[in-house]
Order: sequence, then structure tokens, then C-alpha cells
Amino acid sequence: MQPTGTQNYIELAITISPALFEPYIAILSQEGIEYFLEEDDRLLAYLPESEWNEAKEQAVRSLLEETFGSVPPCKASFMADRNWNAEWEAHLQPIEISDRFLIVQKYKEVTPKPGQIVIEINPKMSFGTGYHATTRLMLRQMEELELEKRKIMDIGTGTGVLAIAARKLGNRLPILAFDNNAWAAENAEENARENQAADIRIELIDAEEELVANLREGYDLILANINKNVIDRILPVIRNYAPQAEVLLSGVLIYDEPWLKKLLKRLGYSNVKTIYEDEWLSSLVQAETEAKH
Ligand SMILES: C[S@@+](CC[C@H](N)C(=O)[O-])C[C@H]1O[C@@H](n2cnc3c(N)ncnc32)[C@H](O)[C@@H]1O
Repeated sequence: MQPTGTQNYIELAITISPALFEPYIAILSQEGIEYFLEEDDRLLAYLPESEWNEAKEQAVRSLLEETFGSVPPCKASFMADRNWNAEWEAHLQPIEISDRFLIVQKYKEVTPKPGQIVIEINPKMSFGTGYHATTRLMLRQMEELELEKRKIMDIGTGTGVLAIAARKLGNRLPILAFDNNAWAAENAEENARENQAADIRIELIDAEEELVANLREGYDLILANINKNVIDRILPVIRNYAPQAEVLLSGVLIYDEPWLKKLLKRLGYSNVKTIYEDEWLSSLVQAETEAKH
């Protein structure tokens, strides 16, 4: 892996009421925007500078207009790489995911509950701080699973939070965690080291380009907190090349549950468990032939 270590971002500062933050995050995620900060009356959305152009701006505006009837005050500004850490850290507080998990930022003092697992995340710009419902849903599903002897692939690892959580829940077999964003892959590596999980293999891989060769390594639990479009393209590949694997999905909006159900049916997956938070869902699925009920 050759991470670049630097990335400039565009910040979209959207002035809206906090009550609208969740629906806006949900809608903007559909345009592939995955990093958000919440202020009093502004939602800050970030995307790599390389992905921002006139067509993207138009697509975002049209989507907001179609969904909400108008576009709120919205200002785009360039954010140099060097501004990042301080900006981000100022916003982060420990997050209690459940009685089992607490996510804290490096150097923050916390007192976990008895038995609570602490995951230390230094997030840089990677998604996976626990500030998003989809991360919380994935962690809550994972804590219900017997993970010790599962060979795990974590697609779209972000900060590495899910792979690290798997290790902390007792998993001891090889884990491959990857992301197509160099910044994320580099950050996941740092976080794995900080959490005594440096044996997690972290790679810079695009799931839409290099999945098959990796699936052939025989994973039996695949974590994929990505988004509808990527899931639509990679789930058929997973079904083909890792038919025995259970797949834990998130990044899907509740409004897209009918689409997900149809996709699962077409591919011959049965739903083991779906849970919800805000406008998001997470589903654990397994191939029908493997289904235990
Ligand atoms: C919603 S975030 C999830 C991060 C983390 N796994 C979590 O649960 O908090 C999705 C991640 O998938 C990555 N991603 C998106 N498309 C991808 C692709 N085609 N291949 C690999 N990673 C991808 C993004 O860069 C982002 O870090």
C-alpha cells in the first residue's frame, strides 16, 4: 500500500436547522459525500477536492432541490490538508455505541462502564468515528455475533473501526480491511496500531475493481458499510465468489429497504437480522442454502 498521506478537501457549509441534519446527511450520502461535522446551525459536508467540479455541484443542488423543494444557503470552500486534524478534533467527544462499545478520540480521558470495550480512534478525515448511525449499527450487530473463529473482510474500512472492533470482540483469524481512499487506509493502519491490532491487514483497494481475487482467500464474514450503489454492484460478486460468507451490510437508507429486499431475493440471500437507527438500516444476510432457519 502506498498512501499519499495528504488530501485537500472541499467543505460545503450548509445553513439549516439541526433537525434537518440527519435527512441532509442521508441525501448527500447518495452523492458519495461521506464526511460530516455538525455545528449549531450549519452542517459541514466534506469531499475530496478531486471529486468537486461543476457537474458535481449541479448534481448536489438538483438532489437537494428535488428532495427538499429548495436549496438552503450553501457555501463551498477549499480546505487545505494541513487544517484538518485540529478542525476535526475540536468536534469529537467520546461516543457510547452500546453497553459494549465506547469510541474515544486519542488522548481523551474516559471512564468506560465495567466490561465496556474502548476503541481509540484518531479519525483524520476517515468515516468511522461513531458519529454516524451506520457505524453504530454495524458495531451493535457485531457485538451479537460469535466472531472468534471468523475470517473477516472489512470493505470500506474508513478509520478501521469495525476491523478493530472485531479483534476486540475476540476475533483471532486473519482480517483484511480495505478502502479505496488512501487517506482512510493510512488512518486505519494508524488506528489498528494504536489499538494493539496491528496484525489487521490494511490495503488500498477499490472493491469494484479487485474484489474477486481477494474473495478467493476464503472469508466467511464480510463487513460492508458502504452505500446503496456500491452494494448493488459488489453483492452479486460476493454471492458468486464467497457464497458461504455471511454479509453484514449498512449504508442503506430505510427508504431503500424494498430495493435491498429485492436484491437479496434475486441473489438468494436470506435476512438474518435487520436493525435501524434514524434513517439507516443494517442487515446481516446469508445465502439461502446456508440458512439455518
Ligand atoms: C460509510 S463509510 C464506512 C466506514 C467504516 N467501515 C464504518 O463503518 O464506520 C464507507 C467507506 O467506504 C469507502 N469506499 C467507498 N467506495 C469504496 C469502494 N468502491 N472500494 C473500497 N472502499 C470504498 C469510503 O472511502 C469510506 O471510507
